Amino acid sequence: MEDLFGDFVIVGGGIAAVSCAQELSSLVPANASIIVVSAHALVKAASNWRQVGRVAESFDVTEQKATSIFADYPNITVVPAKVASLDYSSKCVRLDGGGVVRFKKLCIATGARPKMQFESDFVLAIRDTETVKTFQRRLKDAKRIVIVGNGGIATELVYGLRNVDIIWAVKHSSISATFFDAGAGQFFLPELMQPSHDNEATAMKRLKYTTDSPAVDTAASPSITGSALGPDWSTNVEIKGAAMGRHVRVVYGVELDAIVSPADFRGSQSRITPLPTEFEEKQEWNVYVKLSNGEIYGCDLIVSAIGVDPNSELWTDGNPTLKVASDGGLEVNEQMETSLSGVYAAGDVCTTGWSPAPHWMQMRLWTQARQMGAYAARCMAASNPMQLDICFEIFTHVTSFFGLKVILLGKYNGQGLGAGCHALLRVQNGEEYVKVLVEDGRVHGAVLVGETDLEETLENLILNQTDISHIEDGLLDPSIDIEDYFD
Ligand SMILES: Cc1cc2nc3c(=O)[nH]c(=O)nc-3n(C[C@H](O)[C@H](O)[C@H](O)COP(=O)(O)OP(=O)(O)OC[C@H]3O[C@@H](n4cnc5c(N)ncnc54)[C@H](O)[C@@H]3O)c2cc1C
Ligand SMILES: NC(=O)C1=CN([C@@H]2O[C@H](COP(=O)(O)OP(=O)(O)OC[C@H]3O[C@@H](n4cnc5c(N)ncnc54)[C@H](OP(=O)(O)O)[C@@H]3O)[C@@H](O)[C@H]2O)C=CC1
Repeated sequence: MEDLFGDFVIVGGGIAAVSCAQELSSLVPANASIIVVSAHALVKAASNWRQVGRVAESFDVTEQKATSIFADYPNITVVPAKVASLDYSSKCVRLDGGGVVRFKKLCIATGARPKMQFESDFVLAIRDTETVKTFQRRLKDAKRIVIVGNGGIATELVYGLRNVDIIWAVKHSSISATFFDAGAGQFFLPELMQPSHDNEATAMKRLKYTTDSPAVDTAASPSITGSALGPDWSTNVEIKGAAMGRHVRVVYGVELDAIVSPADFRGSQSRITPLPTEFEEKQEWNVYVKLSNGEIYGCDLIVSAIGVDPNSELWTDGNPTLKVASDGGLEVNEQMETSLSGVYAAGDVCTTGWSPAPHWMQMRLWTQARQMGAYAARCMAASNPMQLDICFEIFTHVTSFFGLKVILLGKYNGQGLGAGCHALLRVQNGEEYVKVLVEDGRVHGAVLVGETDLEETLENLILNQTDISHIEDGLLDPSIDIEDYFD
């Protein structure tokens, strides 16, 4: 392949790379060349973008061929290839299998991959369409699975799985701790214990998949996944096992201690932990897990959902001055620029290095990937430093869990708030859970589950740090229209 040159080169095919390329295309002169190098022929783009508050947003996601997503962007060229290395002194990226793409400015958006604590044929992780297909195939014959992790993926899986018994091993004393406190965890528990869920009824049908094959054989390059899944993936695909129904046991306060083969288990003096009789039993399971509290369970499959590691090594190899944060992400400044001048990063691969606004924190989420990609584009196109975008003023996350709309705002879990912080609560079993965190007469965070219609007002109260002491008692009273107070 002949050498290519782009004024702007973006590496990745996820939401961060695509939003960066689209935004750049609208900002730079028509004769400026933009090259997107993506290991996967399918890329992800946001569509049907909706403003939920001043900053909060929601959107659908489409996964399509890169060539069709960029069809209306004449200055964007797609190079379907895996980047093998960065040669910063020559200002180029080298491609796997030969070829060089030179750049004036580079944006790295290579995402992240599942963190793996144990490698075994029976341990699966979920990241992209390919890993979901593998999971579906392996799940078909499974009667019991163990899920490790207490964040987004584990929560979606435990809710969405059908016809399989589930042992859910969580590190914390309540479920879904990445997103919810113990009270909200309790609110969701009855949903979790349902024998099955009508996924058809709850599905929002927002994620649209196509079925083209990858540009690069991802099975042969296991370190490269496709773009990460996003909203509602678990309600749009059938995740069904081979058991008669589903039963869930949550084991609190544990991590995975060891994975034991059937032969080793047989040879040991260990005993499996008894389960209620409604759980299906087997003479011998594919694999056994030992939890940190000593409990042992047999299962057919283990899903590890313990977070992600940024795909940054490829970039740091040979570039010792490229700064990496303690979580493995490429550290970026307020201009989304890494420690290498002219090299930017966005999305899951990066870690923000600036002092965050009091109500914002980085989480590796779809919205932040989109916002960072678009903002990185503006920084790359600008001739002077940009003022930090308002999206970094307040953390917002619009999603759904357990079939209910969920909106998280600011320090929604009390992150970093002091002892003087207290919560206002409004709970309607099965329908609505509202928690507002107040300190010094100001709102600092909120968890809104269900159709609460409170998101815009609460987002404004957090952004403006309005004094609510005089109306605090009535703030969540459904008979009072709080918007009237602040108009
Ligand atoms: C199962 C699951 C469900 C999720 N659900 C939600 C949700 O409901 N809401 C939410 O906000 N977030 C969700 N997330 C998180 C969200 O999907 C990610 O934060 C977001 O997609 C990150 O986007 P990204 O563009 O930074 O990275 P990615 O989507 O990981 O994209 C990285 C891209 O880089 C490419 N790439 C990697 N290495 C190379 C290379 N060497 N050369 C060329 N290309 C390369 C990959 O093929 C990929 O296309 C979910 C994640 C998962 C795994
Ligand atoms: N609807 C949504 O918003 C969704 C978002 N996602 C995103 O996708 C990405 C991947 O999801 P996921 O893997 O669930 O990651 P998350 O970061 O959401 O959750 C990881 C969970 O695993 C726990 N954990 C970490 N290490 C261990 C360990 N060794 N043993 C047991 N538990 C451990 C974490 O606890 P602790 O934090 O205390 O270490 C945390 O509860 C994340 O960025 C997530 O935000 C995924 C699905 C849905």
